Amino acid sequence: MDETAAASASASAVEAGDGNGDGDGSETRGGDDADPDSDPVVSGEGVRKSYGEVVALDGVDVRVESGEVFGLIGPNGAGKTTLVRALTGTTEADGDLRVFGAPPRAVDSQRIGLLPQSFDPPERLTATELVAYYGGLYDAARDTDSVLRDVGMADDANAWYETLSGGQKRRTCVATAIVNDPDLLFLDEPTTGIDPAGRRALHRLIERLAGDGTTVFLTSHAMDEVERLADRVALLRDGAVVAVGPPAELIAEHGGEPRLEVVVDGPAGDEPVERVGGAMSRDFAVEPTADGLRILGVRPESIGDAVDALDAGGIAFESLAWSEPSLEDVYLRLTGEAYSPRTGTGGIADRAGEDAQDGGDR
Ligand SMILES: Nc1ncnc2c1ncn2[C@@H]1O[C@H](COP(=O)(O)OP(=O)(O)OP(=O)(O)O)[C@@H](O)[C@H]1O
Repeated sequence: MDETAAASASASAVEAGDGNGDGDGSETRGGDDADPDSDPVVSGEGVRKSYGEVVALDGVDVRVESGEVFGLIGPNGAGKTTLVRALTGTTEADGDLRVFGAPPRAVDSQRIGLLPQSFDPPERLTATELVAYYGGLYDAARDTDSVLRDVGMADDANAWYETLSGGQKRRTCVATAIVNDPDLLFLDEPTTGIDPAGRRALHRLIERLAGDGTTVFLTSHAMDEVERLADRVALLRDGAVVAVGPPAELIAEHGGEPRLEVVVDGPAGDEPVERVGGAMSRDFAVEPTADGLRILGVRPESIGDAVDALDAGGIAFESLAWSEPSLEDVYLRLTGEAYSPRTGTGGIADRAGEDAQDGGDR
């Protein structure tokens, strides 16, 4: 069954159930006002799922509070979509899964919005017809035009789905996920294929929905997007959560050092790295990049020392760019995809390795 059919099947299965799913509709909305002792909107304990020999989820624990934007990140094949499918009842999984306190398939579908990762709606429908069709699945749906305006599709509302660009198709699919004004919205890679302006518009929409109290469960490979939007982030690796927390905390714990990126005027490689490493008077580490090198541990006040080391090492450079660590660094470190510095005195390589190892306990 493809994702579209699965999503519809889930909606049908839910509608065929008792409809109240133990959720009494009294959950509070709004992250700031959320009571930390109240029941989570989403909870999973020891969630496991295998496809034959492939273990997609290997004992995942997850908890999402009312009004949160919860980000789920991880490499291809880590299990993100499988977790979304388990929590939306579009696939069976072992473990204790609860959404609004009920098993996923018993939750009132009116309360859940789902944008699956792959979504192939009928092509010979206009965007308006498609959103109206999905709206028709619910007792109370939003006005189609206003939903299409929300996703920036008002101007192309009467174009056939098959004639839309990839980004316009994705926006239309987002519209189908919010047409029921859900309390809990699952967005599985919502901005894939959407251009920068469209991404920004979608970010603003997610922020607005969250501001109005919608709980959002977001998976994405765009780390800037997750860092901006998510109140908390979980990093999934090989079917297990290896780190979870607010982006700022994860960055502080795992993001590494602020760094100076140096584009060298001449060949990159080990030689400039070794020359700079040898000229260091401070506890900086140096690692190679495609077009130069990166000096780790450089704070704004010590940029001058780093430049002195470049000069002392005889390195001519085209540009310097200083940056703080980001969620992308957390991702690269905890998935083991970060560069390891080869020279320098800071011992960053060891610390990165420890982080990646320790991550399994968090
Ligand atoms: N229907 C399926 N049948 C067999 N194996 C599957 C199926 N769905 C997922 N898998 C496998 O389960 C593992 C987790 O896949 P999943 O799609 O959940 O990962 P993901 O983190 O969402 O990846 P991506 O970032 O590429 O979307 C992968 O090894 C994948 O090949």
